Amino acid sequence: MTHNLCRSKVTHHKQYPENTTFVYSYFESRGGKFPKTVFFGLQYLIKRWLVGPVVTKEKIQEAKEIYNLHFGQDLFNEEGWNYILEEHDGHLPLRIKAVPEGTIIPYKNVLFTVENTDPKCFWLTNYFETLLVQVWYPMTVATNSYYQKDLIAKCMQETADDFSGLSYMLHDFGFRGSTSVESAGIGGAAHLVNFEGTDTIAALTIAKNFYDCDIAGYSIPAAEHSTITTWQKDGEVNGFRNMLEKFPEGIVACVSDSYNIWNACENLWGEQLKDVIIERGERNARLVVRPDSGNPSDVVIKVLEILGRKFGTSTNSKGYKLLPPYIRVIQGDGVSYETLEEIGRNLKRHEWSIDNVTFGSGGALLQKIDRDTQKCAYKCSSAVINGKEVSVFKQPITDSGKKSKKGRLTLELKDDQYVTVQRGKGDTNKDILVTVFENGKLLKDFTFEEIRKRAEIDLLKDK
Ligand SMILES: O=C1OCCC/C1=C\Nc1ccccc1
Repeated sequence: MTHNLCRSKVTHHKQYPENTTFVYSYFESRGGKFPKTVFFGLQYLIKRWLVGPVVTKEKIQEAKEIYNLHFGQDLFNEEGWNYILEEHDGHLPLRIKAVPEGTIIPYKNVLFTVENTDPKCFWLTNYFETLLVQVWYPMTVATNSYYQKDLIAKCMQETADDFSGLSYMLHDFGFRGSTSVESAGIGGAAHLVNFEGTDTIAALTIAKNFYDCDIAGYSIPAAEHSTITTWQKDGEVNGFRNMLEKFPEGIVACVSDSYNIWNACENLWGEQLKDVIIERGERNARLVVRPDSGNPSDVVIKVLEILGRKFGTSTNSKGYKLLPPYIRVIQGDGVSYETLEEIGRNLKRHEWSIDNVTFGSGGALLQKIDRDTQKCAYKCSSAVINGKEVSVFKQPITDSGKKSKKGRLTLELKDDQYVTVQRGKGDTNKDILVTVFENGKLLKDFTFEEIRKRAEIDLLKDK
């Protein structure tokens, strides 16, 4: 309970009407940057924080001490927590119903509901808002990553032979820019719902421990500035040559903008090391040149033009230029949903297939989002007071967009559209929400594999 160090929550048990025995709340995206949301990450929160006998004597004591110091008076609901410890053996008397992880849902639809299963624990439903709303982060990373996948797929549809490289087109560079190892793991796992390329190792642990996935992402040997610049400016070509010699097989990436990316492409890769690069091609080995500065869409084109002149190009089935298979480009600087759009347009304009390029994204992928990006909110919509169930809602005259839903909710499909039925008028047999948690037990354990399938982009949809 101490993870909800949010001041206000601790006193809420005193604020509900007398004889409140049931509080029912729901979570939704009210809209925002993207019209749909890829729902992901609730299972991590449930397994990490809610499953099992999470309420213990020690934790109650610790919380009581902290809150008494924090408020300077005894406001902590010790009786309420002791009740859970004694009556439920420390298990949380809550029911959580959620849309299956990986589902893609238009905004303003219910994504999960929370209700107390013991009438004495009405105050518990919204106690866990603070923790459960943190699902905004993995959900928004998964969504932002999904829309970049859709964007790249559209560009592949027009300029690439097929979609075979799609799952490696956007690589996670975001570990260092994350706020913590834990958030890097959570956000990194969310990106891997849509892709398979990552350098955020923490994500592999989350996918393995919370989503039953042995290995959720892959990477390749790649240089960084220090492993090139330690060869000194005049020795840059030696650093490049060393990369090719130390990694003779497979794919190797080499950051090439330490001094002069144009010179690196023209004279180092394009002349001094040209034969080694071509010879590697005979072993299906590949060099990936990484620019890392300048305006992304201009630099990508200029690097392709130089490498195209040096190594030649072919024309693919869509009529776009393609470098030989042994050399490609990765753009890992300044990549976001917005800049990808521009890079894609520029590639087409200069008749280059997007198959020549892969992308890396860091801050924009894991960090440049917040709870408002998709306007995530958790609101009470129903309660039982004096034995009578009543609808509950807010409808601020100062922002109609913040209006909340009423009564018990179901999520149903009507004519292939998701619809949230309110006021308990839904058909629980058609409810897409499934009970994932109840009284301390996880009832649904989604695997990464099925989540990836559910979140697949529709490759055939009008690209
Ligand atoms: O160049 C590359 O090729 C593909 C493999 C990854 C990679 C670079 N990784 C990276 C990670 C964190 C910050 C910057 C780069």
